Amino acid sequence: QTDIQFWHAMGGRLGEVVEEIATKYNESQDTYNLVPTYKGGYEDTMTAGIAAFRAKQQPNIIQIFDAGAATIINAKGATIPVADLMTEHAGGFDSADYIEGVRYFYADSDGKMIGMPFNSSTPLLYWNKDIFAEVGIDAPPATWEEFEAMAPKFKEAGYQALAQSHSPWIFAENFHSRHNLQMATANNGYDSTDVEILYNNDAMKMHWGKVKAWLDEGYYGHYGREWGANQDAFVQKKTAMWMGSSGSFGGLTTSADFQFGASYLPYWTSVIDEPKGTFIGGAALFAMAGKSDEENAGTADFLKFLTSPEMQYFWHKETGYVPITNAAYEMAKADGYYETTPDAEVGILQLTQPGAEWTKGYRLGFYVQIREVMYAQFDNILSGSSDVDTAFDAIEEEANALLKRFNDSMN
Ligand SMILES: O=P(O)(O)OC[C@H](O)CO
Repeated sequence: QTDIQFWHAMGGRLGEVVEEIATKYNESQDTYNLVPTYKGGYEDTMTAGIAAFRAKQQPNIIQIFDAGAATIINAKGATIPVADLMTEHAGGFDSADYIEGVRYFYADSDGKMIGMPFNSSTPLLYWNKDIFAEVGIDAPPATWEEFEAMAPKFKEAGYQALAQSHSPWIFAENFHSRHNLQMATANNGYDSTDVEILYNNDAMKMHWGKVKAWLDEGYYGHYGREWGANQDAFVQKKTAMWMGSSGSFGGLTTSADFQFGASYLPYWTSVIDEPKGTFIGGAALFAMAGKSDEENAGTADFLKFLTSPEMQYFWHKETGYVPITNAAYEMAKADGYYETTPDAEVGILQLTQPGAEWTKGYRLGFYVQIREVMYAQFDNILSGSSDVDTAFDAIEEEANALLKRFNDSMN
């Protein structure tokens, strides 16, 4: 058997499901042996992959998250585009098989898919139906204006209204997509690495001024930047709503001892009348270069297995990540999954809401570091050590310096 090394960033319940998929694959054939290895979070996995590539110790497959897409797609010679790999070793590849949102995010400027979408997500608003019933509200807010009107009721009943994980992803990138706002020059970075950030705009600053006001009023819970700490506040019923990934849906069904629902990302009617879809989140799998034909054939064989409708439907049901192929989505519908579990469809419905000029995604180098800049400045806003204008001036300056450095490294 030929070993195929697969480095991933799926911890907890997600990691268990990856192991189950590996077992199913290994039992389905006896030519290849898939070896999944958890390398820590998304940032750790990406760092480990870069170091391994430099040392010529790279795995066959590596999972890279949305924020790292520009880095790996621009890293010449680091990967084999999956479109080429599958054409050579797996009998062909048709990007039209994939849902529209994922086709563009991990493709090069000519539309060729470089990464294989795997765990595709979108931010959702989760709501505790028991707390909503207790305070006499029957539906989650569709807009931030509605949120502001209902927030005092939760406070009166002793709850925070909202906590939220991953501010850059939800309250910066997807804020722009949902409101159809441009987030960077050069077509959100798709047309060139010579690009500047456009986060320093009135809508974004208005929103962050509101978040700070909600915090001060006791409507918004801020449990630091840790994903889990904010999700835990929801599970522990401190907060009536939590914004996180559709990929948390499966985990919540086991950890929450209350009825919860999933809903669309709220939007400001003061910014847009008809909200747009969100960017695809999560990560893709990249086939690393420098491997033998035999191993590449194994990588292609596993990716074919993984993207089969059956495996995608299994992954979707177990985790909440959206089905990435049209066939898997159709299979879920035909199976009646969304009739028994309608909230499980909210993620893919949000992703397939009408697109517009600025909803396709972004391609920005050193974006992982730009997110770090945002985390720091958002903390400054929430702690009161910076006002919103000062924080966004700093984000603009530091992000543009990083983007310039990335562009210089390309030329
Ligand atoms: O938690 P995930 O996997 O849905 O990913 C969320 C973001 O896209 C990560 O950058």
